[in-house]
Formats: sequence, C-alpha cells, structure tokens
Amino acid sequence: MACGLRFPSLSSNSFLRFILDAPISAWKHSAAQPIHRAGYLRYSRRHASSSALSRFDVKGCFVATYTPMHHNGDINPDAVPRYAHHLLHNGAAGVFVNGTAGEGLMMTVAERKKMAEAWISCCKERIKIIVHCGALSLREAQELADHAQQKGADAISAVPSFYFSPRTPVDLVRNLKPIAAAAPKTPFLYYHIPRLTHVDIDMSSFLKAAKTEIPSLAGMKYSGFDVAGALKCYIDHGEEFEILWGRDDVMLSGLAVGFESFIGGSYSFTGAIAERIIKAFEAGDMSGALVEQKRLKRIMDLALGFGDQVTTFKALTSMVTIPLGPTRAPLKTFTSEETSTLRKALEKEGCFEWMAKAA
Ligand SMILES: CC(=O)N[C@@H]([C@@H](O)[C@H](O)[C@H](O)CO)[C@@H](O)CC(=O)C(=O)O
Repeated sequence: MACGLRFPSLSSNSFLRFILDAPISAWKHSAAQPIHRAGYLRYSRRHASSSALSRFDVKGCFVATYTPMHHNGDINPDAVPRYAHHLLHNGAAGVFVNGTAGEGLMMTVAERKKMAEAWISCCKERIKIIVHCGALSLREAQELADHAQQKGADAISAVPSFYFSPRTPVDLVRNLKPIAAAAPKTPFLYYHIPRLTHVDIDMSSFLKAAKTEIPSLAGMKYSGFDVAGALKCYIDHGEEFEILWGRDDVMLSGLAVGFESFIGGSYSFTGAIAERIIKAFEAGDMSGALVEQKRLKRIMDLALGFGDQVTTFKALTSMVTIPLGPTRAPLKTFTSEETSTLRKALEKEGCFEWMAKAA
C-alpha cells in the first residue's frame, strides 16, 4: 500500500485498534492519494491487485439517483441530462440507476430499460453507471441484466428474491448466480439492503461462498444499517472485492476505517458536502470533516422529519437540481404546501448554503 502513514494489514484486527488509537494528528499523514480527473473526485488508498477488484475499482461517491417523472407519473428520461449535469458538477464518481431511490422495483421492465439507456447515453465515459436489475421474477432480472450489458453499463447490481427468500449464503449464491450469468462480461455487485428486502445474511460469509461460483462478482453495495457487518466484509474481503459504503449519515466512519467508495440516496443534494468531507479527511482535517458530516446528517434528519426517505429526498433533490416530479404509490408525493414547509425548515438552518458547491 503506497502511503505516508503505514496501515497494518487490513485482515488483522490491529487495523481497527490502530484506527481507534491513532491521534488526530496522525491523519495529517493520511495515505489517501487524491486523483482529480474530468471534474470529479476519485482517490485511492489501495492498489487494485486482485482480478475481482480490477473489474470495478472506482473510488468516490456514487449517487443513488431518483427517477424523473412527469406529473401524471410517467417516467421522463429526457430530464436525465439536466439532472446528471448537477451531479457531475458536485463531484459524483458514478450513479446507481433504478435502485431504491429510483423506484426501480415499482417500474415496468420497459421503463427500467428506458431509464438505464438514458443514463448510459448521457454519462458513459464520464462517470461510472451501475444499473440495478433486481426483480422478483428471475427472468425479468436476467432480461434487465442482459440489456444493461448490451447497452454498456459499467456494472450491474441486484437485490435478492424477497418473497421466497434465501436464508443462507449458499441460497443467496443460487439466487444471484443466474442474474450475474445473464451479463457475464459486466461486473456484478450484490445489493445488500436488509431493512427493505428482509434478507439479512452475513455478507462476509456470502462473499466467501460466492467468489468461486459467480465469476463476474466484483463486490457489493452495503446498505445495511449494521456498520460492524460492513466493516467485517471490508476487513475479510476488502483487498479482493469492492465494498461500497451505503450509509450517507455516517460516511466519515466509513472513511476512517478505510472505505474508499460510497453510495447513497442523499448524495443528489449532499454531493458537495460529501466531497468536502473526503477532501478534509484527505488533508487530515478531521474537525473540518466532522463539521461537514454533521451538516449532512442534519439535512437528512430534517428531511426525514417530513416523511419517508424516497419522498422527502426526491422532493429535496428537486429543490436543488431540476424538478423530478412525483413518486409512485404506495410512496407519498408531497403537495406544494408540504414542499414549501420542508423548504422553509431547510432554509431556516442554512442548509441550502451547505449544499451549494463553493465557486
Ligand atoms: C431509502 C434510501 O434512499 N436509502 C438510501 C441510503 O443511502 C440511505 O440514505 C442511507 O442508508 C442512510 O444512511 C439508499 O439505500 C438508496 C440507494 O442506495 C438506492 O437507491 O438504491
């Protein structure tokens, strides 16, 4: 590992102790190596050595995008380039399309294909595009995976079957293998989000079971609330697989323990804050990073006081990017009065200034 400050082996528990014991001043010699390219922030503290990592090894912040919709609820793929413009401006390293935030599981296969095409044609070669292909029907998931590969997605991802659910790591491998096999040349990232799928299998054991069975496996999007489980995956498999840290509200904890890629539903509007967190951390300015992290969390908490995460975050994204339209039932769509109440609450605490990118 090329670094000014030596990190003990990631596979050792002493790494954790090192993190917890290190004086703040130690971070001034952080191993992070910033790489600024084409207007978005990428950085790496680790060399991609294994074949799995080299399949998908981009660092930085991935935005779980919202799906632009017309007032009548039809998807609006034509709005993608204008939305993407904001995300690129705020430093996104990539996008995660048709996931939770994107209401992918509430869309038809045809709609999901259109949205994937819109993001790929707009952003290919500029940022990385991960297309979520998970569906209750395995055939549909395979169709979406094949389509994403044909259109040139950089990676695909899938939630597990959540009706007849896998219960063991081996069950989960059996569930995912045919989906990954439908796009064999495209890196596959498992989408772990147990609070919504209720499939809560130990992810380190899953990676161990999957690595010989799913040749295109590149890692996972870890959106569980169990941060210790994410860390275990990273310690056990971080040198081999990409584990994307899925907790926006505690992004700094992920950075502190060595994570280098982040993914979340708030980065559509907190992208500039996230970029400042990473930059402050890289510079060894932990108190600056913490100020920014608290701002990010405050914005999320304020918004969540008004409703579910997709509804509130989509409304907030519409305030700072472009109008993205309604959400689909059973999610709620804000009335204009509710939107205005949310806006006022955010204005009162200066959140829009925090979310703006410095010139
Ligand atoms: C419901 C929702 O939007 N959850 C967020 C999280 O990033 C969430 O903001 C995070 O867990 C809070 O720390 C993501 O899981 C969304 C996401 O990654 C996706 O759209 O697939």
